[in-house]
Amino acid sequence: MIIAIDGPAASGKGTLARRLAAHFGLRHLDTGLTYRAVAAALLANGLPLGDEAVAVEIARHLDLGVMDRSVLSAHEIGEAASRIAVLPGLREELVRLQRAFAHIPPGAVLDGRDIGTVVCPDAAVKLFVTAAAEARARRRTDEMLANGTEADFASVLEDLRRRDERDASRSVAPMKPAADAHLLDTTEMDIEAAFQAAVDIVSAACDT
Ligand SMILES: Nc1ncnc2c1ncn2[C@@H]1O[C@H](COP(=O)(O)OP(=O)(O)O)[C@@H](O)[C@H]1O
Ligand SMILES: Nc1ccn([C@@H]2O[C@H](COP(=O)(O)OP(=O)(O)O)[C@@H](O)[C@H]2O)c(=O)n1
Repeated sequence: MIIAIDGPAASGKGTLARRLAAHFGLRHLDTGLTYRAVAAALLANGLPLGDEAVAVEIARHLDLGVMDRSVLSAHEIGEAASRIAVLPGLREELVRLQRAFAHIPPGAVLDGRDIGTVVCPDAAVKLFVTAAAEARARRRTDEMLANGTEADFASVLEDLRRRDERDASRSVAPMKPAADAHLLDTTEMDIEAAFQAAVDIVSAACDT
């Protein structure tokens, strides 16, 4: 079984994807990390973010098993990831890796921006997780402060809005709900409530 979870930055899709994977005995892939890993390699080597051939070459050697969110969570890496995510050739290469991961039995939960629309349009269940921009910025700010990173709510909010706008308006695989996605707005839900709502959606979809 494949569960596709998409949504804007800091909506809680990764938290839900991890918990759903544990609950249903599936593997989990945070596809945002694949874009972040390529962006981090470009930044670390002082390479231009617009060089598609280099980005594709880095993607070809990507090892999904060694991507570490604690290393890749840096704010500037997220920003750079969203800039390189407009490159069609890079997306093609990463989508190939993501699909291969998804189709290994017994299946997987993938979270990102284009899972339900492009990577796994055949997923058994699709969720599009949203929350008000202010709620998402609050969550991301609290997360950064808890990790010992400096964070200012107003600039986190501005950055999230800019990144969402870029992700939603790019011509290749823009962030958008699949036509058959279930929308889950978690603005007024804590993590537990959002998880229960997601389990209910998945269970209902699998019963039909
Ligand atoms: N429903 C929720 N209520 C409050 N905080 C949440 C909720 N869902 C996730 N979080 C917290 O918000 C932050 C971002 O969540 P995350 O799952 O990483 O989002 P995404 O994968 O969409 O970027 C994390 O610190 C997480 O613990
Ligand atoms: N399936 C995906 C996943 C991420 N991305 C890009 O990668 C960036 C970082 O994704 P992420 O999921 O790690 O970001 P957060 O929501 O965790 O902040 C996004 O802003 C997108 O530009 C994408 O284009 N497609």
